[in-house]
Amino acid sequence: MYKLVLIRHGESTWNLENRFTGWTDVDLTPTGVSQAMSAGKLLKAEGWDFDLCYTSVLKRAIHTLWYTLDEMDRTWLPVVKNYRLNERHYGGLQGLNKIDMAKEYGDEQVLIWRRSYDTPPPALEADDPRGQRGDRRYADLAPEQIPLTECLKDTVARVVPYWEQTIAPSVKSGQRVLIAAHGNSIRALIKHLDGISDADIVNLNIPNGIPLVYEFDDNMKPLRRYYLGDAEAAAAAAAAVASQGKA
Ligand SMILES: O=C(O)[C@@H](CO)OP(=O)(O)O
Repeated sequence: MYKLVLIRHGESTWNLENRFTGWTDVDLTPTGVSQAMSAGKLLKAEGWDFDLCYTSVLKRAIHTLWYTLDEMDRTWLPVVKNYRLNERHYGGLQGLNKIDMAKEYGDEQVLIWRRSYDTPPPALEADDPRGQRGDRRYADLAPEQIPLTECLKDTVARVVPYWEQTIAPSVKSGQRVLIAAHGNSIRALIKHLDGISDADIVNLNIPNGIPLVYEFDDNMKPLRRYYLGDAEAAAAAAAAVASQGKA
């Protein structure tokens, strides 16, 4: 049997301000730092250890990984950063307040933008300063690989090849892998791994800073997934994420 641990970053400054974030590179809040440290303490207390870590190129995930690993005395572990684990690009919603948008467009529309499988938010203009096309960290990508918006389907299309070609082979080779990523890049991976339907994925929300364990059989078929620690607290935190877009 193989195991994998996923963790969504701790609370970010824009989570606290309830703003759509996407590829905007915002930092953790003090609460986010302490969530990441708690995750590391929990992993250590339960005897988890890792050989290799993956994260996005966004600092809220990178710093979450740092603080988690620091609690485990494992900051020396190799860390591979790749944009394919970035949050879903939120297009023209990036920077806007979720409740303001729900008041203006209604809860139903905001739910579609946040959680539907194939309806993207309005796209950014290519030269919008909120976009990433001039950002040096993406210099190796063709402009069309740097999104102006994404629906979850688009995120699945960039996350799953990275899972299949890079992460899954490392898990299968026996490496103990920790991934620090984002609500919607993790939803994309879970949708793929667990074969969740386009309709049901709307109801899946990922809480900040709680380690999520996957177990796989010898052929990397997922057997089960569960949050470490208090299951009720994880469910309540996921429900709170779901409510962030309601007026
Ligand atoms: O704003 C975002 O980038 C994401 C995660 O914080 O938000 P949501 O939960 O609305 O998809």
